[in-house]
Amino acid sequence: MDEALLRRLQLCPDLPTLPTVAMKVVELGRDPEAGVPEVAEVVALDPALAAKLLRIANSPLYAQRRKVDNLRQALMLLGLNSALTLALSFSLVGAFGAPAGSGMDYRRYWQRCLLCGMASRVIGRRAGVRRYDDLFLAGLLQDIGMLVLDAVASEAYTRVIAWGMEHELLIASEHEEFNCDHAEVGAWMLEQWGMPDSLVRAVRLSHARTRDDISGAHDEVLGIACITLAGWLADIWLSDTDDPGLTFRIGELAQQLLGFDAATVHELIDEIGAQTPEMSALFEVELVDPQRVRAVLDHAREVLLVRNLQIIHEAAEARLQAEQMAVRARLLEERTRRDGLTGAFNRAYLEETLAREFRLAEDGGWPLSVAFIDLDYFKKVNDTWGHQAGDEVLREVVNRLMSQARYSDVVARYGGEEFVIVLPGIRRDSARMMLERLRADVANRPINLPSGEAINVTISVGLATHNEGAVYADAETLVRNADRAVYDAKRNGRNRVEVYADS
Ligand SMILES: Nc1nc2c(ncn2[C@@H]2O[C@H](COP(=O)(O)OP(=O)(O)OP(=O)(O)O)[C@@H](O)[C@H]2O)c(=O)[nH]1
Repeated sequence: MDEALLRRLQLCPDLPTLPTVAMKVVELGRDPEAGVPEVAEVVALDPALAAKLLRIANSPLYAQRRKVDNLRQALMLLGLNSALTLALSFSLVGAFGAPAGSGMDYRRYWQRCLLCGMASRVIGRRAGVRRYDDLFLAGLLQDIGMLVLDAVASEAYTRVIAWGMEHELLIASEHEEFNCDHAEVGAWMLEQWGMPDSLVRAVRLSHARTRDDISGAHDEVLGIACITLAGWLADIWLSDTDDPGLTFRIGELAQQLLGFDAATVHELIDEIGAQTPEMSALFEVELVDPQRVRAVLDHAREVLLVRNLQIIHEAAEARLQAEQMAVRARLLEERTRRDGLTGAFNRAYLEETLAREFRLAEDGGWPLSVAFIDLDYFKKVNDTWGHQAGDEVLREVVNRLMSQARYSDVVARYGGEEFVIVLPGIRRDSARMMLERLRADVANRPINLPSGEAINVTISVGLATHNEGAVYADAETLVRNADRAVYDAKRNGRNRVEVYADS
């Protein structure tokens, strides 16, 4: 803590002091020998306190099956530790009045403290904290530093509060004014009061934002995470208007600190809302306007559950759209490579592929076969059956070429009724066999036209292979030689495969 502030605190005559009963309760808490009779004796000094303990032991919050009608039974049923915690809480709430010149709203302050205490206990039980009842006091006292700062420097603290009671803002302006925040000051005050170390630590760390900010044993870390979240939840109940930003932030923090999902946070808010009337009566502090309970719950449901689903839905939509756009982009790119009529690759893509495969074959020293395919007497098909029938024949021939080719082979339309197949890494003999199969497939199966007629067509095929016997200068020469072999096929009677004969 800042040295100057510490000195000021040490010298301040007006620091909040513990009420007598509270001091005795703290002492009892430290005494391992203290049992029910000793605690009952202290509590009995304050009849109002005794009545409250009896009432709480019979309240649904501590759900007992039996009716409890004397203080000793109440202490036993609550458990000594919880009873001490509650006794302390009862004697503290409202015990410190506003100093002269204070600008702080003390009623609101205690409302928030009580809500924090309740929320800490509710969250702690849900999170599986073993002694979750103890969290009530830690939650209740987490902002005690605000009272201390207000007592020691009312004027400055009034300036701080003028910025607003919204907690994040408050912490930031405290740092500006005092070089520390009320969590540190509160922890110091609790130390002076002789409160247990665990409580001091919980208050000191109550402004943690993630689990990593909190160190300690598992149960302690869990407890502090609950108290931290409780502070935020208390604000939901106190703000006059529904702030979706705050509710959303709570959802995020609950996830980060305790791994709670939106539905769990909503249930917690519901549970806190249900407990407020009982707590208001016990502590004689009106916590929340009953009408507001419904409104807060409805708002939380909308933000945490409905909007959460909406966001998940929107994210899924966005992902789907991105995927669809990527698919569309791929399709468009593919389309720029394809021939519109037949679906074979177009001439531009063929040139590109030939140049690339020729280079790769050069580098790798493997064969590159190229087949040139020309439909026989195609003019006659057009003349006899019409241009549309001719188109259909071209499409069907390409289908057959593609179904015979392998995935790595490129079937392209060279122009008109001429096609080229690039066969990377395929030796001449294998290429010839494959082309022979292809030729037979076209020749042996008539092509059915949509009109119902069937046409017999044949193809003439020329093959040239680079890096096998012959080595060609470039891809153009390779294609030209395959084309020359087609001439041979035509000359030799069509419906044939001819291999370019090297001189
Ligand atoms: N239906 C249709 N016909 C086309 C297309 N492109 C070119 N052709 C026709 O294909 C025919 C090619 O005829 P030719 O070059 O004389 O050769 P052929 O009749 O196949 O005779 P050979 O090659 O000697 O067996 C022409 O009639 C062109 O009009 C096209 O996209 N669709």
